[in-house]
Amino acid sequence: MIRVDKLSKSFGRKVIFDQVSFTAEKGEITCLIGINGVGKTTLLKAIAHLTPVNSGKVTINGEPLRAQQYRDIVFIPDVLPMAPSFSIQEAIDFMKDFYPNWNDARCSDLLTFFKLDQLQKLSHLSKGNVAKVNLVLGLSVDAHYILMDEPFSGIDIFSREEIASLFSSGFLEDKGILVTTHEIRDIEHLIDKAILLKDGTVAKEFYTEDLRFEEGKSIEDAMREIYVNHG
Ligand SMILES: Nc1ncnc2c1ncn2[C@@H]1O[C@H](COP(=O)(O)OP(=O)(O)OP(=O)(O)O)[C@@H](O)[C@H]1O
Repeated sequence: MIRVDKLSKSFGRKVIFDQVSFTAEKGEITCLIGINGVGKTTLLKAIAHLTPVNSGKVTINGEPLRAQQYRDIVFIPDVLPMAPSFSIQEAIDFMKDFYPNWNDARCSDLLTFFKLDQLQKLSHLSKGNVAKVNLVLGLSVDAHYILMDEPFSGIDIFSREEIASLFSSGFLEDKGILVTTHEIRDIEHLIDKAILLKDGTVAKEFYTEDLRFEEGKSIEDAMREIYVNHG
């Protein structure tokens, strides 16, 4: 389990989030939701120790993240973290050098799943294929927890469907997924837990099944209550 415990972060005098706490379980898909600029990317980066925090802590299975545990957690950004002159294969080779737990067979299966050509240059990829390459790179690391930032951002419906199908495929089985998305409809039926962020805090946290059965509401209904009806 990833436990985020009273995490606070400011850029200069601007508070991005304040005393945010929640958990993300292994084998579940947890979705971080919030309007533009609420701090979703910053929070994912803070959990992955890619940006410092002001206070609070993150633990994995009860232990603070140590160097070894970086292998247990992978951050998949929504932009290409590599030189655009690289081919997909060169990007793969680059990543392999960093991760001792790189899984070649999984990488090759993912390339087939997304029908990607390893020889293509990153600079020639469409936005949808950039997202798919990022997912191939992240999911080829044998990590227990995957942090995905906006995997559907700015992508056409067909690529979104392909990426959404990944969520119900064996590739993510048993992993703990923490994902941010504005395209909630693409994966609403697959999300186990939703965390709605507002004004730097957790405004609502729920299991989607509980919300459906107990209140007869969808995630979108909850979002409307938090972000629209209450200003
Ligand atoms: N390096 C930085 N320095 C200063 N401010 C930053 C930095 N990175 C992000 N911010 C600010 O922090 C706030 C949160 O940004 P963040 O990208 O985490 O939000 P987000 O919820 O992911 O937004 P979006 O939905 O648009 O992707 C924004 O106001 C942003 O301008």
